[in-house]
Amino acid sequence: MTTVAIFGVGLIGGSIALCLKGKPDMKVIGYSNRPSSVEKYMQRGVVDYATTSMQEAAEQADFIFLCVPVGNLEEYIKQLSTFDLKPGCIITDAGSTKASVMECARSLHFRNATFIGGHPMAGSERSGVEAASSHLYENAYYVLTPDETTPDEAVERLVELLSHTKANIVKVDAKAHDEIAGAISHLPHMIAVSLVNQVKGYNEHNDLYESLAAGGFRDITRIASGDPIVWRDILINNRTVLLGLLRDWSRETNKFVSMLENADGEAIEEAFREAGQFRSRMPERRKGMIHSAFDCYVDVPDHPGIIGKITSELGNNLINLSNIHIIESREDVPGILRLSFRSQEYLDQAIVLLSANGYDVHL
Ligand SMILES: NC(=O)C1=CN([C@@H]2O[C@H](COP(=O)(O)OP(=O)(O)OC[C@H]3O[C@@H](n4cnc5c(N)ncnc54)[C@H](O)[C@@H]3O)[C@@H](O)[C@H]2O)C=CC1
Ligand SMILES: O=C(O)C(=O)Cc1ccc(O)cc1
Repeated sequence: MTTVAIFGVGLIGGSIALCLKGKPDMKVIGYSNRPSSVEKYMQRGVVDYATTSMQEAAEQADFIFLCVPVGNLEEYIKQLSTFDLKPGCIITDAGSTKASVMECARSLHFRNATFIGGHPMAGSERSGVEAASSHLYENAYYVLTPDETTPDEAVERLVELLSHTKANIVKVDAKAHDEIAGAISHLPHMIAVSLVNQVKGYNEHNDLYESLAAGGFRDITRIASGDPIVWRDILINNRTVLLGLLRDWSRETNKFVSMLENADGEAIEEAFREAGQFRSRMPERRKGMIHSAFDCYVDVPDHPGIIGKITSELGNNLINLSNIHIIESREDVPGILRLSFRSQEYLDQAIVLLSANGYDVHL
């Protein structure tokens, strides 16, 4: 029997639990400091057992996943170092930053256990166990940050357990991880939040901003809806890297300032050409850190029952919708439905099905 304890069964911990629960000889235990959360984990069937006793969960575990906000990781690692853990126990985390947690674990002496930093590089702007999914990590990258002192055998055992997530495991140096994650995830989150708040300011004087901002603006700022506590902790933890990135960002935006001041059309063209070329090298279907929205738009006449018909057609073909939104529906004006799916596969299948049934589907 392999026992896995998950501390913090939210979006990330809950998704790991769902990948493992029900596998042969596997027991998944959830820990929360809140009794109401423990009840919820059990009710939703995400874990086999849940408890508010950290020690009880930790001391029977072969693997411990710390899936709490980054700001709480160190206190948990320190607590774990005082317990009588099972010999060979592997402790890992799911935090979005890796250097400080690796440093903390290195400074402690676990008698029987090994710490290996981890970061499943997939997620969403949603949070809580309600948003957990057993498919979250499929084909995504899952970073591990062992260092020169980490026994290979421990890394191999963790990799074997993580095969249940169907993620691609990659080993990266913790400091390099924080620089890369800073540029491709943390900086974009700050940019999305700033952009939304800039427009929010204009909207206070004219609410047409909000009305006209739907569609593309909403898509590119989706990540601005991330959990405030989770993101507070990530940004503060990685602040040294992020301050450098913000300075570079400011240099990038200043290039636009001078291009506009000088009405330098050639430079604008070149900036778009250069960005387009680099962007086209990024594989489209791979699951990246910031996931694409698996959305399509369907023009629908304003017939009663049309939405039910579309959702039943999808359901009958086992295509799972994750969200549905009516963008416009007025008499004599075709409505637009935005359909969201959890994966590119579901989206592709929906496009084929709905197009074959005569709907006008666009991306
Ligand atoms: N949100 C995302 O897309 C991703 C997040 N991460 C990382 O995963 C970790 C968890 O994030 P999410 O699952 O998104 O957050 P979440 O808010 O969905 O889940 C966090 C869980 O931890 C519990 N929790 C909070 N403080 C706690 C404490 N002091 N003691 C015990 N439990 C506590 C919460 O009740 C909740 O169940 C964070 O470290 C985050 O940086 C990693 C990859 C993606
Ligand atoms: O919503 C998205 O696409 C994300 O960016 C999710 C995400 C958030 C935090 C991470 O450390 C990794 C991925």
